Amino acid sequence: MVRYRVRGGNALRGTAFIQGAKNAVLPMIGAALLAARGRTVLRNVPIIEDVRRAVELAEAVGAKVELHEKERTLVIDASELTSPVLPAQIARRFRGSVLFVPALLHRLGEAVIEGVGGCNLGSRNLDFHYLGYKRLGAVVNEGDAVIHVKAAGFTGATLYLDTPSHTGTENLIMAASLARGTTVIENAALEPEVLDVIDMLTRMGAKISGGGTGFITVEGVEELHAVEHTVMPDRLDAGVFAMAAAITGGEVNLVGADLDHLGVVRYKLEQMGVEFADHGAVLHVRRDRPLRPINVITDTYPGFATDLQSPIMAIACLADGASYIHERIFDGRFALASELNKMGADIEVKENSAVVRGATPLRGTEVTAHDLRSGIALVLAGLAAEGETVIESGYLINRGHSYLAERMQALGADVEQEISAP
Ligand SMILES: CC(=O)N[C@H]1[C@@H](OP(=O)(O)OP(=O)(O)OC[C@H]2O[C@@H](n3ccc(=O)[nH]c3=O)[C@H](O)[C@@H]2O)O[C@H](CO)[C@@H](O)[C@@H]1O
Ligand SMILES: C=C(OP(=O)(O)O)C(=O)O
Repeated sequence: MVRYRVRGGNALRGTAFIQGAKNAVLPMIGAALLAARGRTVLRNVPIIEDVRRAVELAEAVGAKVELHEKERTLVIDASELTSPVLPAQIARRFRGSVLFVPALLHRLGEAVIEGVGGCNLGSRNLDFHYLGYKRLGAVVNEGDAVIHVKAAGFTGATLYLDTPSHTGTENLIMAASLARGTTVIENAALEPEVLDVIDMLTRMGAKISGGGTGFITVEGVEELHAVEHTVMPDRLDAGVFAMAAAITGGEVNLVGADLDHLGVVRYKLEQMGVEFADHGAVLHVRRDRPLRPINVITDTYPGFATDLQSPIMAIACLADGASYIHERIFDGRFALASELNKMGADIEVKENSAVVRGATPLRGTEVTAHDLRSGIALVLAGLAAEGETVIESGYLINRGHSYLAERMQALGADVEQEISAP
């Protein structure tokens, strides 16, 4: 059992190092399994629980994987994949397990999906993935518990996504990369992580054009080869550390953060009173004035990232006036509200909208992380609360943030991670 203990009141100051992106490294591990020869080297790998699960899953299908934690480097040898089964006990613990399917289909001709996990945010459908595989020539059998996909080689086709799914786009690009002929994917995702994955696949020998336009063309090739690739910085980790400065009225330097990757999040924080100064690869963030309330509508990139909706809700509690938050990506992403209300917030949720009436002082208490981002939002709330906030389960936070307590402590925060027997 992992829990975080946060004692509030310190304004954060100093330098934080932004980790590599969770949502880029997971598809890259899936992509590494497409290479039948050689070893893939991934650098700037975040040391998070999702990466540990991805390593276990890659080993379960037969890859040889070394995770060098100190060097933040993964070495993956996928020359012999032996099993098409994504076992439930690993696959159900993280969303990224779905990104192993294209490699299993190309390398073994089938994938047996015993489960797919990820944050519990309401409906998290995979129909665009399965429809895409079918249009490329696969047969999909959706049983009650297990999904079998079989493909004796893919043939290029025109595919579209009803909405620009992040992992859906990555999976269909990977499936199309080794298909016979040309595939066109319409309404593809624009997220920077998708572009980083395209960059890696391109260096592996894939022929992909149109990344970042929403309209991607993939010319299938015969084989992909192992490469070395450095994972891009995690814009969500950067957003969280910027918000930690914002909620405590602090001033931090974020090494490796890319202001452009924050999209609309940057402008919303500026409206709240946060200042950003871009010094090349170091982003300076400070807040030295009262917080103003905000209206947020989540959207796909470059809109306001849904994964930063929970953290900004925590800040909104301290803004003077009513903030309005509308969640458009997931239909169940407001579990945080009742936890913040336990800390003294005044948040009302109606369907996919929330009104946060501030400013309400926050008090530390025992609260529950219902998912990764509500967990980190509670850490932020704890940094600004009076007294001690205890957050369980810390595992969910560790799914996406590496060395959180250490990095927060380096900024002067009183944050500890406790591990105890369950
Ligand atoms: C590992 C990873 O990269 N996770 C990210 C990814 O999740 P993920 O790729 O799962 O998110 P999607 O973009 O696919 O899902 C967004 C919405 O589209 C719907 N949908 C999606 C696919 C599909 O086949 N059918 C369907 O209806 C989902 O139910 C959801 O409501 O993007 C999310 C949205 O930015 C982020 O919150 C997650 O951090
Ligand atoms: C929703 C998230 O992750 P996942 O898709 O891995 O569940 C997240 O990172 O906030």
